[in-house]
Amino acid sequence: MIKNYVPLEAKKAIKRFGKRFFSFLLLPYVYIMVDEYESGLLNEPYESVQTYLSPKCYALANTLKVTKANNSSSYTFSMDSNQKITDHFNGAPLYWTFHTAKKNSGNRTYEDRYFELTFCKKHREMVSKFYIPHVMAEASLLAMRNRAMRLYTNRATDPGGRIWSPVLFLHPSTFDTLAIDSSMKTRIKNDLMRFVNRKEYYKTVGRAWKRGYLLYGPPGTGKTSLIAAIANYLNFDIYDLELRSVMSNTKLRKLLTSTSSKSIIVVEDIDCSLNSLNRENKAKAKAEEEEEEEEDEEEIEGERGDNMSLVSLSGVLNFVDGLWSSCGGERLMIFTTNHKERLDPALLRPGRMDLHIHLSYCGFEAFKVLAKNYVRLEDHPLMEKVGKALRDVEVTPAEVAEWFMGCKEDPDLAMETLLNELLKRQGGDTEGPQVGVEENAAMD
Ligand SMILES: Nc1ncnc2c1ncn2[C@@H]1O[C@H](COP(=O)(O)OP(=O)(O)OP(=O)(O)O)[C@@H](O)[C@H]1O
Repeated sequence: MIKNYVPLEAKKAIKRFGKRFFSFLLLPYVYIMVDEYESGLLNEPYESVQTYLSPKCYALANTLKVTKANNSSSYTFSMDSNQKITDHFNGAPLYWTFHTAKKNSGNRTYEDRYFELTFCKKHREMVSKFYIPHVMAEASLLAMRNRAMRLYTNRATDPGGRIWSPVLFLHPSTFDTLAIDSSMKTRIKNDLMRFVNRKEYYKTVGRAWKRGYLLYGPPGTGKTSLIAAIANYLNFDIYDLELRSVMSNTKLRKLLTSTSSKSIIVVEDIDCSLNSLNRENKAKAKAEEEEEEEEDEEEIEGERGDNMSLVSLSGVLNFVDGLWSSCGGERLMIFTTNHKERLDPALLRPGRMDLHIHLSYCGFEAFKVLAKNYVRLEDHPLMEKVGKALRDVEVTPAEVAEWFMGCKEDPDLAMETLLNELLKRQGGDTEGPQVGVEENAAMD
């Protein structure tokens, strides 16, 4: 009867359903959840899975979301909620589903996002030994190819309850546009390359794969521009750590341990942050600390109730180094200050700040880089006079850049304006321009 009356397509569908139903009963499945956040910290495997699935989503999913970072050459596709795609590896089907769920924390509602991987029990070993490492390796290759860098900050309260708020990082500064001495550029670039290529070395000596830079010098000499140039050179994300918004050691530890590998953690104007922190209302800090202690069981004795201070910053960094050394990713920590002499030796020691980079007033070489970038000038009859004046006058690259911006359509006028400004200032402080890189004898 069935053969005679049921159409061929329906028969096929029934057969398919029957096969699936029985295989479901006889071959139980394993489910792996990959959450976006784990105890408030960004879960790195989530990002890797998202990257890995992006090209597959485009080919396989029915409903897609598309995003494109301005500095990325490619589009990123992601599945909509409850969509499922099937991946194949070593002949085994692996099912990925994307889920979202609304959750409440206190009086805040946020969206919980996670991927679910489903596979047949018999592939359990193959998945853990080969498939997961394959996903991670593919994801890091894809990420390197299409990477849109991000700038994270802890300044504003994140609507999603995240401790770091991300935005796209689009700073145009590069080592080519930086107006600093060329020998200094080479020295920094070499140091960075040596650092990123030394994974095995850091592992062998049992230290966190981390390097610390201190950038110091007057305002407007390029400290922020250098950080952006380093991020663009290494293709690293930036975590802009605003210490004034961190009211307890527990919070600071959480922030630092939730940074991802291949990142730069920046603490700008460290002397100002720490001074004003020490003046903060202690009661406020203590109240927040107590609130967090209820949530966070892993508090360390001896640090309770401390307001943030220079010493506790150093202590927290020591603690975090221990965790970083076991998780293996590379991190660069950059501190900036206009007053190096005000910093505590506990922060300046090697291992904490391995390279001290002095950015100072505009020298002739730096000036030529600015002239080339801002008014397309490689040579000019006034160049020599400007060079001479720069030896006697303290002027920051930021000021030179401003003067050039004021007359960028007319290079002759730009040079005249600049020379006039320099001559006006002559006769003041006559200390010449200096720049320098000082190795803090850490990992050599
Ligand atoms: N060395 C430099 N090379 C190229 N541009 C520079 C340099 N220094 C300053 N500038 C220009 O001046 C502006 C301000 O510089 P930047 O913010 O990097 O200085 P800073 O030393 O970080 O200052 P602050 O200490 O006030 O934060 C930048 O937008 C950049 O255009």
